[in-house]
Amino acid sequence: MRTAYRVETVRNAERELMARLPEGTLMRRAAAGLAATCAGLLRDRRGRVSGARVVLLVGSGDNGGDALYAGALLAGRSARVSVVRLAPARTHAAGLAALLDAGGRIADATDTPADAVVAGADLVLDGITGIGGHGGLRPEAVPLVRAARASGAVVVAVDLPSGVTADSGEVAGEAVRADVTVTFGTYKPGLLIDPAREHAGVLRLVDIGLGPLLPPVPDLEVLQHADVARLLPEPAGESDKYRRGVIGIVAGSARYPGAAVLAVAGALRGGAGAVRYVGPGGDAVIARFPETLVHEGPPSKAGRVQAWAVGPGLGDEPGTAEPLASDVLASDVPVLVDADGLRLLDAATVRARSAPTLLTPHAGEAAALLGVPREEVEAGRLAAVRELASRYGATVLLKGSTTLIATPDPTAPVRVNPTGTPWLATAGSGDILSGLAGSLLATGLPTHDAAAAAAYLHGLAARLKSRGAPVSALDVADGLPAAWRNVRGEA
Ligand SMILES: NC(=O)C1=CN([C@@H]2O[C@H](COP(=O)(O)OP(=O)(O)OC[C@H]3O[C@@H](n4cnc5c(N)ncnc54)[C@H](OP(=O)(O)O)[C@@H]3O)[C@@H](O)[C@H]2O)[C@@H](O)CC1
Ligand SMILES: Nc1ncnc2c1ncn2[C@@H]1O[C@H](COP(=O)(O)OP(=O)(O)O)[C@@H](O)[C@H]1O
Ligand SMILES: [K+]
Repeated sequence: MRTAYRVETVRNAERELMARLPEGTLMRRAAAGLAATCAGLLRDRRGRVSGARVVLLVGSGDNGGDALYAGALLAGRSARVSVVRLAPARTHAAGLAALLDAGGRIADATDTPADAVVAGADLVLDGITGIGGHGGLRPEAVPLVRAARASGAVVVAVDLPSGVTADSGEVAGEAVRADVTVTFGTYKPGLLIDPAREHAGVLRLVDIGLGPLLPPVPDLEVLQHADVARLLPEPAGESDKYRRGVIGIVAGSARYPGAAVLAVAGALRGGAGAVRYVGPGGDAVIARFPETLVHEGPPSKAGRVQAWAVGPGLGDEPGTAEPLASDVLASDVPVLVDADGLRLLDAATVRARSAPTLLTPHAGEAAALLGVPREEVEAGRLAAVRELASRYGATVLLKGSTTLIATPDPTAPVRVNPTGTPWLATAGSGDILSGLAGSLLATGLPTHDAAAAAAYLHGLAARLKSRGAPVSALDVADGLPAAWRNVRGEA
């Protein structure tokens, strides 16, 4: 499992660790890891470090100090290192002295155009701000950062791409776009959540000894194969279809019969022993998946299920989606609500339920539930998913470029799905996810585990099927068994 901690926690742990170590130890550790990564990148690019041209962009804090010490180590290996100081009077003094001692030189951009400063660089190191930064890049840094990007040099961010918000992944204004980010001690939320994540490029974590001083519960967690493998249900010898769990799907309409087929397609690959379908799409469902148990409704009369998934393709005709969602929400089993089921969803009804609820909005649906513009959700995904979970007393899976999962417990970590791919942005792929997550719920997984495992398998299935080419929603469903095997380490 990968974990991320917010700045205040990182600073507390750093303070405690620093008090136990000789002064400067942490920065030396950070700089050594940073220099090693840069040396590797330079060797990849030109075969050797010696003679490589490295430009350091250095701000007024310790982030600049890291860059300067790493620059000194590279200069010690005969790289040609120059430093551009963004606040000359406030530059890390000991770091600058170390760089100059090792043969580096000052190349401030005051009289030189930004593109001339970075011209010919093999690598630009962004040490403008790290965890102490606030707001986007300041105006004096913007031309340098743009020129670095345009120069063709490898851009390496120190700890975080400067200009992104470490705690949330928000980007207020301009920010560095790095090829690689070398971060210290632990990941920070901003490195894992869009839009900031997009700015970070490939992530490298340098161990500076912080681990034992970080609290056991992180702010974010990112499941890996082994974590998901532990969650996946497996039928036991004495299992029958009912013991494996029955999922009820309420989806589709005369206008969108395909949504019923897609949600059932996901549900059939999610581990439940049987899929019941309730709604007007029964004929289409049976034509494609004859193994489905089909009912005309209402859901409460369709027979026992261990979980419901309601919403995909129910349509927006007044009086259609809402009564179906209400009927399902009145049940005493876990319920997943998606798409049209989310419209007019009443927080008090969800909060009053005796069984858990999982909401799976995309940014537009989340925005409607929160009463804010969609852009606000996309810019601040972490705040949005936490707020929804708290308001509805439900687990919320917020879909999109970064899929996040929050529970109503504000002290519990938010989960970030690492397997997504933009190829998933295809009509109907969310319906597959609903069926899949509902099916995992029916097998008895807690809501946040069902949500996390479903998002993980869904993204992985899309990747395995896509391999760089477009995929359809049904392709994603077809890829689920392979994703499942892949997670469990089977061929
Ligand atoms: N602590 C440790 O043990 C270790 C810390 N380590 C390293 O230290 C970093 C944290 O260093 P830090 O606390 O000095 O803050 P830092 O990120 O350099 O930025 C703050 C400075 O920038 C300025 N500034 C703010 N916003 C700005 C903006 N938008 N645009 C431009 N300038 C802006 C702000 O000044 P202001 O002008 O706001 O007064 C202030 O001077 C951390 O990320 C890691 O790299 C590692 O060595 C491991 C051990
Ligand atoms: N840019 C993206 N990167 C990764 N995944 C994405 C992106 N855009 C959408 N997705 C994923 O694709 C799926 C789309 O679901 P949804 O928005 O409900 O679409 P639909 O209603 O057409 O089924 C979700 O799993 C979402 O996380
Ligand atoms: K930085």
